[in-house]
Amino acid sequence: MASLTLTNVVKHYGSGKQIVPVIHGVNAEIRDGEFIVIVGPSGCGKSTLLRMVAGLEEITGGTIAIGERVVNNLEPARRDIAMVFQNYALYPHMSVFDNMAYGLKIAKVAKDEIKARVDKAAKILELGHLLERKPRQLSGGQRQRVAMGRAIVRQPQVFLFDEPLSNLDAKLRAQTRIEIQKLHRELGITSLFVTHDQVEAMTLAQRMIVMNAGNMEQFGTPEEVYHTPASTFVASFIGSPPMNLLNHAPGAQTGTTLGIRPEHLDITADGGWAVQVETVELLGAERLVYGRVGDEQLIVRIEEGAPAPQPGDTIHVTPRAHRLHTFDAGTGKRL
Ligand SMILES: Nc1ncnc2c1ncn2[C@@H]1O[C@H](COP(=O)(O)OP(=O)(O)OP(=O)(O)O)[C@@H](O)[C@H]1O
Repeated sequence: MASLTLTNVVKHYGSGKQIVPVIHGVNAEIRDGEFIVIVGPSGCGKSTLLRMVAGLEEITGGTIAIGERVVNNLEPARRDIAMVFQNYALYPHMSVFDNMAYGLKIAKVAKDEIKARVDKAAKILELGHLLERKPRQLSGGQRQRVAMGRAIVRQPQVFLFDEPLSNLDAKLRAQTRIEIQKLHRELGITSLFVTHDQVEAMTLAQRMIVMNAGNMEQFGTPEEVYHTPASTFVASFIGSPPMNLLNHAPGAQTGTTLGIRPEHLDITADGGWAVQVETVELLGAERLVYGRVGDEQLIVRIEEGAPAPQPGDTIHVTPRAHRLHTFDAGTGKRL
């Protein structure tokens, strides 16, 4: 196990006039044994960052260190990492056992040591009864567990996960999330997990890196990111539905953007902000009210049992004062 330190990491693709800058200088100190999620929209550079740690992409500038070792110029096989991919990348003609054992055979690990490690990983992942099967005889979730098993047996210093759950259906994703958490509790291996799904990020991360267009917008615990988003980008990316952002909120200072989450608005008999209701969505235990304050959109979450407004109604809402966020309207940064 080891820490992972990114110092001013920069990535440009291409060369000459065709240079495409994609990572603009990322700094992050990841502690030994931490589970870190990198989250951000498509194209923000999260896979590129992960692939640079893995050694699958060259690093244009800065340094990446695993423990005390700078690995910038080390080939992937010598970095002591194991990567789990979205598409499993299993060998179709090999059994589950052989898929898990393959990397160790190549590394010339002794046969009985291989068997011991594969059996242990299979036990942790509940794959013991499937070791003789071929990948095509497994469900998607089982295949992903084999891919994780193959990473575990290598006993790496760092685990890298590249959207490993995105091929699974919603129920299986939720289950596999819990398995990954359990695995991390048992093994305590430093992990970097890439996803574009903020729910996955919030539930899995000990700390999360929120990326936007090649920049690290925030690095913090899920609580910090939810309660004190560093920018309007983070505020609107984390949380579902996203935080309301108002540039002309009643009583707000000019030049500022006011943020309030839909769950932090209370419906009151009068006073507060007058909201023209446009649509009401029922989501099982709660309702989302979509409306307008002046010319700006506002979403209000109301709990089960509260009277539901109708489209065309005017309701009054009061933001909880300690839940209000203020951002610079120009830069989007938290004030
Ligand atoms: N080989 C390449 N040459 C030029 N540009 C590239 C290359 N690979 C990736 N890019 C660009 O780098 C940016 C970051 O890509 P990357 O795959 O890291 O994003 P991502 O956040 O992982 O997105 P996604 O969630 O869609 O996989 C994108 O704008 C992409 O178009």
